[in-house]
Amino acid sequence: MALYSRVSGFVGLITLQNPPVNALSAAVRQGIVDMVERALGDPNVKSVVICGQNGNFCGGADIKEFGTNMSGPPLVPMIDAIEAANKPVVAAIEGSALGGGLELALGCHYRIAHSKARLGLPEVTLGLLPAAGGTQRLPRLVGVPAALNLITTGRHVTATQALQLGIVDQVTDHNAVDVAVKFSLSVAGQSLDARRISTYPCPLPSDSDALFEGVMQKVRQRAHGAIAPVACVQAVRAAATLPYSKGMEREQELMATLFTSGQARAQQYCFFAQRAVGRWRMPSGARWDTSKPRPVHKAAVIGLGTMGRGITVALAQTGLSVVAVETQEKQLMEAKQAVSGMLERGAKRHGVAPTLDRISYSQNIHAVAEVDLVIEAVFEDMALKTEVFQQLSAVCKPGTLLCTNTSALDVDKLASKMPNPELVVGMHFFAPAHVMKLLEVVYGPRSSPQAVATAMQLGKKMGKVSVAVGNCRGFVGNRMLMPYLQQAFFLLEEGATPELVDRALEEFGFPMGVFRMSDLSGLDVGWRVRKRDELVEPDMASGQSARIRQGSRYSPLGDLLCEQGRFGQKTGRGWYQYDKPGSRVARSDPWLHSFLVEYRARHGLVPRSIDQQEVLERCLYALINEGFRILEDGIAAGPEDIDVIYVFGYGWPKHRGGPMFYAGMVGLAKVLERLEHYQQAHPDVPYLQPCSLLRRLVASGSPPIHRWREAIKKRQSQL
Ligand SMILES: CC/C=C\CC(=O)SCCNC(=O)CCNC(=O)[C@H](O)C(C)(C)COP(=O)(O)OP(=O)(O)OC[C@H]1O[C@@H](n2cnc3c(N)ncnc32)[C@H](O)[C@@H]1OP(=O)(O)O
Repeated sequence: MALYSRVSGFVGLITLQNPPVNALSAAVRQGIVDMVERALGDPNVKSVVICGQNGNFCGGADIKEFGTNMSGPPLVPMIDAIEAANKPVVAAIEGSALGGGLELALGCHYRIAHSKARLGLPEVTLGLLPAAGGTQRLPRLVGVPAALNLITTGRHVTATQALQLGIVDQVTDHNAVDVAVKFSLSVAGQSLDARRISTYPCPLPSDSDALFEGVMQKVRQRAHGAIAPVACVQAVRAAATLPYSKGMEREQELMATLFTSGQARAQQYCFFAQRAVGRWRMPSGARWDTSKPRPVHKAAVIGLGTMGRGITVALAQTGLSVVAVETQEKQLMEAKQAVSGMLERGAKRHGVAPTLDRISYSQNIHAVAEVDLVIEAVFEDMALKTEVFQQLSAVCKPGTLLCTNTSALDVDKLASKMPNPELVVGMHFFAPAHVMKLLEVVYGPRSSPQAVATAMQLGKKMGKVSVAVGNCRGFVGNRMLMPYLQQAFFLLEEGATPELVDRALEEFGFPMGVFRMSDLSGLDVGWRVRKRDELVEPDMASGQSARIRQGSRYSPLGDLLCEQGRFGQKTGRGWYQYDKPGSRVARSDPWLHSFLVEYRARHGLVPRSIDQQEVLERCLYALINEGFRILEDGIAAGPEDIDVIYVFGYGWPKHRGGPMFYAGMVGLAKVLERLEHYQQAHPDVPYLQPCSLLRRLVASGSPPIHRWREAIKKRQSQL
C-alpha cells in the first residue's frame, strides 16, 4: 500500500509501503493511484514527493505476482498520470530504484537520489523488458547508446553515475526525502512542460542503423539464445524511430511475447532459487536461521597455485586481512606478483585503490596462528591435505575454521583425521575464484552448524552465490558432470564429432560445448583423476572388452589424447587445434577426425549418424538423472540448489532455469521415457538407469518443481 501525509505545509508525501523492497504489488499500485489523485485534488498541496518506506525507494514490479491473475491498476497509466500531473512530482530515491521502481521515477518530473542509492532496469535478467515505459523514456532522457547499455545488461548504476548520465537531477548525502520536499516547493508553480520525458524527442546518433545493428549483433552473441536482450534492443529502436505512443505499443507487444515465454518463467525461477539457497538446512536439522556464524576478520590461504591466488584476491577484495602461505620461495614470489596484478587490474576497473596491503605473504605456516578461518588450496592429494590440516590444527588458535578447497576429495575423511572435525568444511570455489560466482559449501556429518553458517556467510560477503551441499564424490556440480562427459565421449565413439556435440550444446545455450570446455580446463585434469581411480590402462587392446572398466562401459578416448600430449589449449592441441599453446580460438582438427575413424575401426564400432536431439537428450538427461540421485541421497536439499549450482558454476543457460527446472519444463515423463529408451540401447551404462525418485515423481503425476521436496522427504523418512 501507499501512505499519505502532508509535510512542510504544502507537500503531499506518498510513501510506498511493502517490505522488504516496496515492490509494486496490486495494493501498492492502487495506493499510488489513490494518493496521487488525493494530492492533486487537494488545493493546499503545491507539490508531491514519492518515496519508499525504510530508506528503500522501490524494487520494481512484484515478481511474485507474475504468472498469477494480476489485479489492481496497471503500471503504465499510473505512471502516465503522474507525468501528466499539473503539480511537480519529485521522486526521492533512497536504497534502490529498480525496474518498475525506476520507471515510476522516470514518470516523475524530478528525481533526487541519495548518494548510496542504486538505480537500474534489471528486467532483462528476469527474461523481460522495462515495459512500464522504461524502454521509451530512458533513451529520450539519456540517449540511445547509454539506454541500450543499461537496458540490455540490466546493470545497476550508482547515484553519481546516474547523475552523470542525466537519470537523476540531484544527488545528496542528506536525507533524500527532506531534500526532495524542499526542492519540490522551490519548483512549485513552475511550468512542467519541459519535465515530461515522454514528450522529449529521442536523440539519435547520425549512424543509428549501424549502431542498432552493431548492438544487436553483440547482444545476440552474449545472449546464447535468450530472447529478452534482443527484445530490449527492438524496443529501444522503436523509441528511436517511432512517436512515443507507437513506441509504447511496440514495448507492450514485445513484453507480451516475453511475458508468456518459458524463458521468463525460467529466469524468474532462478531469481527466487538464488535467494532460496541462502535458507540452507542440513539433514541434522540445523538451519540458516538458527545457526549463528562466527565473525571472520582475518583469513589465511594455504597454497598459492591458480585457485589459491584467486581465493586470496577474492578475500582481500571483500575487505579481510589475508595471510597467504606458500612454502616454496619462488612460487611465493610469483604468486605475490600475480595476486598484486589481479588486485590492481580489478581496482582500476572499479575506479578504486587496490588493496595490496591487506595481504601478508609467508613461507611459514605459523603465520596463520591468529586467523579466524583458513582455506587450504594445496595440490589435490589426500596425504598432503591431511598433513597440512594436522599442522593447521596444531598452529591455529582454538576455534579457527578449517576449510578445504578440494573439488574431488572426501571432506569427511579429511575431517575424521582432525582432533576437531566439527571445524572442518569444504569451500569449493570455481576457477577463476575471484570471478566465478559459485561457491559450494560442503558439510559432513560432523561439521558444526556454526562452521557451515560461517562459510556460507563469508561466501555471501565475497559476493558469491553459496550453496550448502552434502559430501560425496564430486559434491553436486562435478558429480553431475561425470555422466554428461561420459555421454559426450560415447557419442564420439558412436559417430559424432566434437564439433557436432559442441554445436548442439552451444545452441542449447551453454557458452561452450563440452569439448571446447575440456580443452579450456585441460584434459590432463580428468586424466589424473581417472588414473587415481585406476580406470586408465596403458594397454592399446581393441574390441568391446577394452572399453569395459570396473564392470561398466568406458571410453578411453580422453586418455588416448593425453597420452599424445594433447592437453587442450595449453598445449595447442586437444579436441581441437589452436594456433599456438595458450591460444583460445578452437579450430577443427583433421588429425582428430582421422584418429576417431581409426579408433572406431580398431574397436569394431560402426559409426552412425547422430543428430543434435540425441546429443542433447543423452548428455543433458544423463546429467539430470544424476541430479535426481543427488536429491534422493540428500546431498542437495532441493532442486533449486542444483539449479543454482549449474547456472552460476557450469554455464547452464539461465533462460532454461537450471537442469532440474528444465526437466520439469520438458516434462518428467518425457525425460524418463527417453532415459529408458537410451538405457535399453546401452544397458552397460549405469548412469542411464533412471533414478527411482524420477520414477516416483512421474508415478505421482509429475508435480511442479516446488513440490518435489515433499516426495524427497517422504523417501528419506522411509530410509
Ligand atoms: C510491467 C512490468 C514493469 C516492470 C517490471 C519489473 O519491475 S520486474 C522487477 C524488476 N526488479 C528487479 O529485478 C529487482 C529485484 N530485486 C533485487 O535485485 C534485490 O532484491 C534488491 C532490491 C536489490 C534488494 O537486494 P537485497 O540483497 O537487499 O535483498 P534480496 O534480494 O534478498 O531480497 C529480499 C526479499 O525481497 C524479495 N524481492 C526482491 N525484489 C522483489 C520484487 N521486485 N518482487 C518481489 N519480491 C522481491 C526477494 O525475493 C527476497 O525475498 P525472499 O523471500 O528472501 O525471496
